[in-house]
Amino acid sequence: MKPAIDMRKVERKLGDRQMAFDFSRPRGSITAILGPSGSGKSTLLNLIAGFLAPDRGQVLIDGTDVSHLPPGERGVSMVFQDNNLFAHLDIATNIGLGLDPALKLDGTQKDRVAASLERVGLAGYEKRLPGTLSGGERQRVALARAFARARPVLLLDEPFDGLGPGLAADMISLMLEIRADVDATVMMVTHDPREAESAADQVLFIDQGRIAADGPMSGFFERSDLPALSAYLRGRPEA
Ligand SMILES: Nc1ncnc2c1ncn2[C@@H]1O[C@H](COP(=O)(O)OP(=O)(O)OP(=O)(O)O)[C@@H](O)[C@H]1O
Repeated sequence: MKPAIDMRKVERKLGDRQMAFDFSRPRGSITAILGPSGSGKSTLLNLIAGFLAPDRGQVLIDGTDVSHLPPGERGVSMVFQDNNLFAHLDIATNIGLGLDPALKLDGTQKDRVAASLERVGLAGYEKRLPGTLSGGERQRVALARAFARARPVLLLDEPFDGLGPGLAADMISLMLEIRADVDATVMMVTHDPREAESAADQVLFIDQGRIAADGPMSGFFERSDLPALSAYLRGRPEA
């Protein structure tokens, strides 16, 4: 079977940081992306989503080279750290735009908007503006939008940050449910080892713009052969 995500010798320079990614992921897998601040985790997601173009190499999704396609045509949903809701549009419209940019929603799509809000515990919030919600509630709206779109690839950039442990665990369960519904392939950036272990089956550890480790989640934090991982877990840059 073709990999769901296939990054073939992708290179991209940002500022003076040269980044290089080469890996693939099977459909239905959940990968935690770990690594120090500034190592290139968000850049990796942006390259898959199409918000950044590679200088070299190819990005394949389900076997199709999408390197030159805009984000909306890649079959990818991304939830950002700052959840990027439109401040002047109500919650239902923000989610509806994810389903149809022209907002001509049919009955089924409207039901999906309402159902996704219910799933994240925000039933009845349809007419509220983002500014009237707490940070955690806005984050849940962003998740609801990604869930409602049900795209085959779901990219999450620290999506559960600031939700508190209970709610973050609820949102992880929800993410696992959604993934099972559509057999989605998930890649999530997180700084929380427990979150990574509870959600992911695989890991990519990024260090200085490169993949320092690519393997199963299970046992990853016990590895002693990766100096960059030890430094990361101690919370200090590598000497
Ligand atoms: N537009 C840009 N111009 C120049 N440099 C950039 C740009 N965007 C990112 N960088 C640099 O590229 C590197 C990787 O950034 P990236 O946001 O991918 O890191 P990250 O691992 O997601 O970090 P964090 O955990 O802090 O969010 C950083 O050194 C950053 O300063």
